[in-house]
Amino acid sequence: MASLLSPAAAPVPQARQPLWISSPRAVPHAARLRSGAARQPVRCSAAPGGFRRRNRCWLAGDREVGGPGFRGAELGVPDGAAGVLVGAVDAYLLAPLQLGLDRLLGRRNLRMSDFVLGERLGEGSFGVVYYGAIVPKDVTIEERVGKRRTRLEVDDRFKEKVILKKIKVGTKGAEECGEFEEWFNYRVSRAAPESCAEFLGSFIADRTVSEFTKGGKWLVWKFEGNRNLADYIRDRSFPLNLESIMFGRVLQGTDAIKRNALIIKQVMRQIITSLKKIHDTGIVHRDIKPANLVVTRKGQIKLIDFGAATDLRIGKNYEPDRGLLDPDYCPPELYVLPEETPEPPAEPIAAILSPFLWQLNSPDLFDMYSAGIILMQMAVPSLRSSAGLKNFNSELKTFGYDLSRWRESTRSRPDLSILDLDSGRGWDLATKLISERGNLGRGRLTAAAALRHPYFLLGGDQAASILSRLSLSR
Ligand SMILES: Nc1ncnc2c1ncn2[C@@H]1O[C@H](COP(=O)(O)OP(=O)(O)OP(=O)(O)O)[C@@H](O)[C@H]1O
Repeated sequence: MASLLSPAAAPVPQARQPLWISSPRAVPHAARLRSGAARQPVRCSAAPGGFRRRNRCWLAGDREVGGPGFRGAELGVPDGAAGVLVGAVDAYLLAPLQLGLDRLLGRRNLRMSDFVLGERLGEGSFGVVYYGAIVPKDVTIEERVGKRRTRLEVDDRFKEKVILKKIKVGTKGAEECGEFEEWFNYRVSRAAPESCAEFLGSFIADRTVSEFTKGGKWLVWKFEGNRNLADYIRDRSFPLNLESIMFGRVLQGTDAIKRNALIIKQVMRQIITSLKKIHDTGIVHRDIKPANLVVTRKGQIKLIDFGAATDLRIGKNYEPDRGLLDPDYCPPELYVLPEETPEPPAEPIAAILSPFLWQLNSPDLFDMYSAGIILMQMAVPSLRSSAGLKNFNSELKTFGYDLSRWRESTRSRPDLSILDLDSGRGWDLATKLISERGNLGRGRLTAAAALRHPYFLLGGDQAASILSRLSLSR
């Protein structure tokens, strides 16, 4: 146990499956990503073995990150630790209970013939995502599977819209990734149902027809909204294109920059609130980015794509050398836990020890860095394009992930006026999310501490949101 809790003293692990920690073989990939060589989301595969250099990245940058209006002691305080223990109750008690109940109510008995496919929305490394619908009971079987309906949106027989993800057949690692994604979706549907897209379950295709391959696995979610945050950010009218769904007409009359700032604050509040909920139960998403945040018709922001997530209570999916890392949003340390942490013991023991590991390493700060990048991207117009963001990231790396140094020295003349409002509270928050890990791997705000930051304390966005709901209910 001593070696488990003391990363420095821990032996370098051999690559075995599953790993609770990253394998030393992953370091060349870490170096490659840090050097900016990887420009696309990368699934790191193992490099030739024997590479034993310690990745000290998580210990680097022991700077004082405190700033005006904020208590330094709150930086990196591991609020999630108690919740991680509660998470163990979920895994060993609630999960089997849910399984039993779902089976009793027939909720997990999805079949291929329950759905009709619409257009293809995207393709990741391991899955292809389609728009689809639940086939009502009164629709004849011939009209169901095999018929691809590209105009589902306008066909009013299909009211219950869904998202279907086909797990690729024959792609190495795809099946395993699909299993993890399913596991995490059940898990978050218990831990933080309102923060994530509603998961309906999975089915195995029972024949080969159209997009279906016999034996292939499909995951199904409720369709939560037409656009994700990346779609909104790409639009020239951002953030005003979110104003009506978030606040109705309430903000009209307020000056333009304040309107923009309130919308961005509301988006950030929702993202960080959802992160707090999943972190409280031991889950780190590891792929927080605008494309993985769906905006619902009611202006709620829901997390999707738990394919790269990890649950530190039991080491679930903790194989960082194969982790999906988007270089535009992932933090400099790249991996959730330092590489010296040994592999997990048996599940129940890991669950008991995980609060200590959480205390030591604050792995949740991985997601908080990504949240900081999203804040910068939303608030600074020149960072909304993919080229602008890449340039920002490469400058940031040059300045040692120190946002203040970036501000002093960047040649890009960014417009930081939204962040500078209210005595620079937004800017102060950004500097406390985007940084290297400090002493003992801390040095960034946890989700709970971020929500207590003065940026969120002036709750103009909340007041506007309440007013908007009141005026709608009249
Ligand atoms: N529940 C949902 N409601 C509405 N839209 C969704 C939902 N789930 C996914 N989408 C849309 O589909 C897109 C792709 O989804 P997702 O990110 O899960 O798959 P992917 O990244 O292509 O696959 P992979 O898991 O292999 O990375 C999202 O960016 C989003 O726009």
